[in-house]
Formats: sequence, structure tokens, C-alpha cells
Amino acid sequence: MYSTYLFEGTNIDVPHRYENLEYQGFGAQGIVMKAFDTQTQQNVAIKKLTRPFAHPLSAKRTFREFVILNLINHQNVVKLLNLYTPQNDNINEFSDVYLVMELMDGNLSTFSLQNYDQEHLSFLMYQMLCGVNHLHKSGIIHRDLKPSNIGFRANASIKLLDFGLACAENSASLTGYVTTRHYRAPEIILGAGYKANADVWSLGCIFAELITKTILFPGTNHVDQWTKIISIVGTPNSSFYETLTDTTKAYLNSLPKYSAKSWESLLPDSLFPSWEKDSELTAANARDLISKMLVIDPKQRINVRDAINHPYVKLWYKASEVDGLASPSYDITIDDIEHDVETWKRLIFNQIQTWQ
Ligand SMILES: CN(c1nccc(-c2cnc3ccccn23)n1)C1CCCCC1
Repeated sequence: MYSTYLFEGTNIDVPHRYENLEYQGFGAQGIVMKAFDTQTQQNVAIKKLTRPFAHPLSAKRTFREFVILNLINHQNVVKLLNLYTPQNDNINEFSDVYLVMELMDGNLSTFSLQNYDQEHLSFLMYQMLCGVNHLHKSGIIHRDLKPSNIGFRANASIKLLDFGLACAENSASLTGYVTTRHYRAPEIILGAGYKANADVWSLGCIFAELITKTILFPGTNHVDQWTKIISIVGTPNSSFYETLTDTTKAYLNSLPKYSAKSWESLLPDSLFPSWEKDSELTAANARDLISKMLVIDPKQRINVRDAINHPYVKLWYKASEVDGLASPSYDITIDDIEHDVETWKRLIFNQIQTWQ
């Protein structure tokens, strides 16, 4: 029934239909292999989840990823092709979960955008905005977008690879894998309320990084992350503080006050590939879009749908990609449900049975 391979000290069990396994990468959630699916005659990515229900939080994240992958159908979100466990006969032995997904050529953290041109950069941003827009239309807020969970193909197509559920807990403590917080919105770092445009902040950080090839806010911890943010975009005005607790407010007010740096100084024309003289894809338009995305106060920050209308990306607009039918709405209560591990395990096991 299953062939077993050993990669990076991990046993990978795959049904005989998948052949020629090759190691692809390792992420917070697990190890990813490339394989050839002899039934569909196509290459696929097989992701073995690391300890999928070791903690209630990782179990919730595993279940949430299945629910979302089953719901979402958009060309800028990776598709789930199959779901299996080698322990399919007995839930008491159930321990490993494998997701079979569309294969990408890599992700934005492995892909250095050497000799890309303005069209390529603008098209990448348009597709990221389309993928996130589709999640938002289905009631999903990612909260943890970063270069490593944005897949790309050599033909310049982009697909979101996973669905976040960022919360303070899922740092090194749970999975032994430090999840980077360099791309997290200020309201999430400060534990304040957040809305869908928390994801816009992350995309703005990724956008700047594609241009400068360095991390815009490389904070070493939450405090340093906030300090790096305000040293570049400037200390926010008082209206942002209204949403914070008194202790957070008092702490933030104790910090030195910074004025915003100019985006022209941070992202000079020299960093951008050249552009046609009458094109909209100018460094000035790119900077203008970034300046609307990297706004600390979410009430002042642009949302995804309006970002897609910005001159820097709107030239790619296709109604079917942006304003098409949303997937059935994600049941947001899943984000707030607390189950014990056994319950999550049963829910996940049942989800897998629907694929058999
Ligand atoms: C979260 N991750 C993930 N989720 C779903 C699908 C894929 C995927 C699809 N094709 C490829 C090709 C190379 C590497 C990853 N993939 N990757 C990755 C985990 C490893 C590190 C990069 C992200």
C-alpha cells in the first residue's frame, strides 16, 4: 500500500501511485517533497505535517488548513489534490498527516528576483493581492504572510502556500521552529484587534523586500520589531493608541518619538529596474502603493481591493481573478473554537476519510 522513504531523519510514507520523491524544503508546518503522481501523470508536492496534533493549537491549525484548502478555489492559492494517513485503519494509531498539493518551483524566500523587470515585479504583487483578496472575500484573514509561504513558478505565477493562524503561541515554544514575525502587522504585534488589512501590512513588507533584497523590519523580538517599524514609518499619531490597553499605551509613549523616513530615501529609483517612459510601472508608483500599505494605523491603511485598483497593479486586472465568485464563507468561529487534542484528532481523521 505505502512505500517508505527516509529524508532528513524523517520517515515519509507514500501510496505507490507517487514515485521519484525528491526533498524540496522544510517549513514551520512540515517537510515538503516533490513526487510524480502516476495516476494523474503530473508532478505534485507532498507535505508531511510535523506532529499535527501535538498541541491543541497545532491541531487547530491543521484542521483549519484542511477546511480552508477544501473551501478555496483560486489560481493564486495552492490547491489540495489529496489527503492521506498511513494509519487509516485505526484512529488509535493515527499520527501522521500528508497533504498532496500543486507543485511550485519554490517560494519567494528562495527565489532571488535577479534580472526581473518592472512588469514582473508588478505582476507578482498583483497576484499576491488577488490571492489575499480571495481569502478575504471568503472570510479568511491570513495574519502570517511571509516570503516562505508564497509559492512561485518560473512562469512568474504566484500561489499562497498556507493559511497562517498566527498567534503568539505558535513561536518556537510549540514547534521548536522559530516563526518569523518580521512581516506581522503592528496591531497583531501589539495584541490589539485586527481586520483583513493586517495582511496588507505583510504584503507591503514583502513588496519592499523584493525591491531592496533586505528585510524591511528585521526585529529580533516584539519590542525590537515595534522599534524598527516606528523608526522607519514614524511614531503613529494618537488615534492609533485609542485601540490599545493602558499598559501598552503607556509603554509605547515611553519610547522615543520618530519622524517618518521618506520612501524616496528608502526605495530610491536606483533600486528599481528601468521602466518605459510612458509606463505606469514607475518607481514613484511602486513607492506610492507601498506608502499606502505600510501605514501603522489600520484605520488609515489601504485594503486589498483598493490596492488592486492602484495604477501600479491595476493594468493586470481581470474581473474573474478579482471580482469572481467568492468561495463559500469560512466559518470564522473555527478560529475561536477550543477543543482538546482527541477531538481535533477525530475531526481531522474524519476530514481525511472524505478523500479516501
Ligand atoms: C509551506 N510550504 C508549502 N506548502 C504547500 C505547498 C508547498 C510547495 C508546493 N510546491 C513546492 C515546491 C517547493 C517547496 C514547497 N512547495 N510548500 C513550504 C514548506 C517548505 C518551505 C517552503 C514553504
